[in-house]
Amino acid sequence: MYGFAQIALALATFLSTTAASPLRKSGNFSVVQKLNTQFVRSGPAAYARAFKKFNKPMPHDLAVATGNDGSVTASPEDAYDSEYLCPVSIDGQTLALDFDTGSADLWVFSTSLPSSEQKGHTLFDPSKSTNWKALSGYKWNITYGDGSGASGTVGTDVVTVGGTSVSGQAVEIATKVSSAFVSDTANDGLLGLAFSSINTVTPKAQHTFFDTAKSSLSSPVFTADLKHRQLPGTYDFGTIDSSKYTGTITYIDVDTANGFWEFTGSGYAVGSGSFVSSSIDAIADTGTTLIYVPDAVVTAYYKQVSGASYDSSQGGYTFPCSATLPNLTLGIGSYHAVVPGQYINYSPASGSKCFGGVQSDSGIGFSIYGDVFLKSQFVIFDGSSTPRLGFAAK
Ligand SMILES: O=C(c1ccc(-c2ccco2)nc1O)N(Cc1ccccn1)C1CC1
Repeated sequence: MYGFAQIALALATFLSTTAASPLRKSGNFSVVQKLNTQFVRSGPAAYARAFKKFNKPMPHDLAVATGNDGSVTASPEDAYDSEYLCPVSIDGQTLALDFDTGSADLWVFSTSLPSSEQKGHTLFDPSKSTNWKALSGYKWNITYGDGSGASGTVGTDVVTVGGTSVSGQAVEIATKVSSAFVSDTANDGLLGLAFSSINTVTPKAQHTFFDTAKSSLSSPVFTADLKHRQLPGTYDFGTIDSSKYTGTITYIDVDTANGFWEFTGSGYAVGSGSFVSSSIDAIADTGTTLIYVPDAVVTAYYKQVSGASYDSSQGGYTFPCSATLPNLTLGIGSYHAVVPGQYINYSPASGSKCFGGVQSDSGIGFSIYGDVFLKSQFVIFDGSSTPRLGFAAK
């Protein structure tokens, strides 16, 4: 049975061959077609071409099958999900980048680093890129909350994430990186997804990949579906895949003044305890591993964990690895987002003690809902003219 695709393709082929053929005097003509033996047959590709040719939105699974949607895998870097890395290609050179909704610089390990700092990393080499355009005199320098940092020079290139390619994207070349980045050999750089207002490039701040791609996306959104322990998740650009969540999405307003996906949480509950209403100024940060919340929440949580205590030698709360941890519920408006207790056993600390995935936000200035929280939810980062965050169970 001839489907839409076959008809569209036949029509397109027929028009292209007849249009090129001279009309005969008699006013009617026939064209003998010649089979193109070079053409490798692919049904999905033919089907996808028809949708793209007539600018029709492609069914999601066809898009994924033919790499035409902006879906990219987010693989945990280690057994503790300390960060998630995604393949990004820059003019065909593919690196593993940490997608970070808490920062706004796209920077990469490069051949411009001292060789001692290159070891174990995939390096971007601008001299091998045909589309690289250096931005003369432009520099960047960023310091992260854990004290790590990097700096260097800037250019633009073609950047591809999942099925989405953008040209003229600012790519920040590292000429110096801190020791924490050197030793994290799974990580070849960061792709910032916060607001471009906090991009560190001087003399002119540059756009994030999302801001560059936004106008070509069918919807100005990206979603994070991060997974717990060993499983790859996905970041999608331009679509909200309804197969990735259950129930309804709860949206909450975002305050972009600090350049973060910042919102006000509505409170918390520990285990089966009653919900405590309290306004929590928080950011959704895929680049931060743990949950950092006010002391009142941290104290209430570890009060329910026998043997838990603040261990100054570890710099945070630890507890016996054998402990059964209560769930932590964090309020997003009227939606109660539940973080399973086992997600809060982050990693072994020392001896038979384990390190908590919930820690104090004191000294930061706001709370951070990092990966331990985000991987329990399906999260929509809506970059429309009034930015907002969406959360759903999954
Ligand atoms: O690491 C950062 C972070 C990201 C980007 C920038 C920055 C400086 C200039 C532009 O962006 N500065 C940060 O510090 N965390 C997480 C964090 C964790 C712990 C303590 C403080 N913070 C920002 C998202 C909140």
